[in-house]
Amino acid sequence: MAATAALASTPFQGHAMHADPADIQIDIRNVGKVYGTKGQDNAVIALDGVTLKIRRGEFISLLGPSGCGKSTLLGIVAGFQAATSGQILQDGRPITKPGPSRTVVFQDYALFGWMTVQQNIEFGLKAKGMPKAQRAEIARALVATVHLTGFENKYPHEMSGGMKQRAAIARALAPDPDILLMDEPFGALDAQTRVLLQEEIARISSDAGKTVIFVTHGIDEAVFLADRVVVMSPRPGRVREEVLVPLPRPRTAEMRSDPWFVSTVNDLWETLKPEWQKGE
Ligand SMILES: Nc1ncnc2c1ncn2[C@@H]1O[C@H](COP(=O)(O)OP(=O)(O)OP(=O)(O)O)[C@@H](O)[C@H]1O
Repeated sequence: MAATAALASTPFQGHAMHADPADIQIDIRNVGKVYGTKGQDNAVIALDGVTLKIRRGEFISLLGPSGCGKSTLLGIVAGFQAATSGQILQDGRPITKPGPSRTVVFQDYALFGWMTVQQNIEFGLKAKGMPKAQRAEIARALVATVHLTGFENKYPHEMSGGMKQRAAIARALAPDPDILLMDEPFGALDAQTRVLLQEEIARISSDAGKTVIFVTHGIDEAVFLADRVVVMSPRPGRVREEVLVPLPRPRTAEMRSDPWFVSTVNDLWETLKPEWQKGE
């Protein structure tokens, strides 16, 4: 039987529902989002009844066709925008605004161009009033984690896309968030850099024990990284299917040729191809 067919039959909340409720870090409850005025011609129903429970330390890949509401959902988890209906709880409390326990990595790096790598990483810590020596120590450790040692004093325009994204990841990790939200972070990178950074984010997030929501169009990227791939339907976005990924950690390059990996990626592609074609 096709791998995803077998796994897709797992109820999408089943994985987390069997977890101790105290283990649920992000509880997305029947979330809907309408842009514009409901009922008006210009209204866009971006999300409709999204329900998802995410465990502490879980790596979720959010996969779906363009426009299905992935970034919208991530933005609501971040606290950048409000849901039109439903709610999202973090450790039992409603998310109403951005906070340092949830940081975001964007596709376009969003680094401050006038600051060096070190200054970018220290920015949030400085804003919190952390003493200079302490924030320099944290930045030094994070620069090493993302393999940018020696580039601390470079400005974003002096670095490649991959290096900028490493710096952006270090900056997002600096406040020691519980949750890392990544919105197609490797979308602008060449294929080789992308593969390298996939391996690194898998290592970094699991070493640091972060809960991650990773938005992507890339099926192989989604499967390679995740504990669970959440597949969304075309707009209005809903959770359509989930795939539990049984590959052990650390994730290594050889796993990409594992028969389960190959057949799961193929099955997901077969499932999603008609929607991708429509969205072209
Ligand atoms: N501020 C906004 N005002 C009106 N419509 C919006 C706004 N932001 C997003 N939308 C619409 O909501 C829908 C969902 O958008 P969203 O960016 O969340 O999807 P996505 O799955 O992340 O897309 P992509 O993969 O292309 O980035 C789309 O139809 C989009 O055009």
